[in-house]
Amino acid sequence: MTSAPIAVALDAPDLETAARWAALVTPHVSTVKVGLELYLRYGPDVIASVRGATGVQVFLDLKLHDIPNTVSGAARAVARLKPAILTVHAAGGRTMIQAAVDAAPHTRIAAVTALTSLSEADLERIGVRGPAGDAVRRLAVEAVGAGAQALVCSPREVAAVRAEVGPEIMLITPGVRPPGAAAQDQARVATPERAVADGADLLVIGRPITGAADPGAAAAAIAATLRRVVSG
Ligand SMILES: O=c1ccn([C@@H]2O[C@H](COP(=O)(O)O)[C@@H](O)[C@H]2O)c(=O)[nH]1
Repeated sequence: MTSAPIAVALDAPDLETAARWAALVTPHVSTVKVGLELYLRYGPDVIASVRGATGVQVFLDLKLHDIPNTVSGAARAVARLKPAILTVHAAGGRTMIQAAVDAAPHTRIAAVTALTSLSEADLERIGVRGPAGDAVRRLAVEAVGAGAQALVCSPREVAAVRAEVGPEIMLITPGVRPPGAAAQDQARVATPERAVADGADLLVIGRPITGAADPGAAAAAIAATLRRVVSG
């Protein structure tokens, strides 16, 4: 059985919890994601801990956003950990994204377009006028032009982004919630079924899995749903 295209967000307060979640979900999913909470607390050692013996892909979600020289150095520093994916903010601009791509040639650089926690009203308040989808598409085109091999967007925009950037770019969607699950701090959300049907390649799912009584069973259930969508 092939594992489902899900990156489980290991947003845990301690390494033991993150490693336990990783062990429970890796039979069912392709990827585990390390974000700021774990990386800032434990540093590079966290990668080996969550990778375990299984060789599951590790997605390092640091959302780098700084001047190109600084991002280049940061990307080079983490490239030695061999993450499959590393995030940068698309809003950092072309030169910054290109710097990350050049500094980590064996890692897929994914550009985060507009955070899925931002509603249209939030985006308007920070000066992003018009429908969220328009801004996301603009940022996506810029990022791909700079060499990003993957994009992070909400599942609500994934069909439009796919139409804009074509089939080769990996589209990654956080803001995924199973039917009936609470959105929590996410604003632009959709179900796993919709995300995949609209063209997402990798679904980032955290709390709906890690907050479940049995994270392994929760991951298996969502993986089974995705298999049904894919097999029609
Ligand atoms: O736009 C973005 C970019 C990254 N994230 C990250 O994804 C997970 C989502 O976790 P949930 O518990 O499923 O909400 C989290 O690690 C974020 O840092 C995102 O949500 N939106």
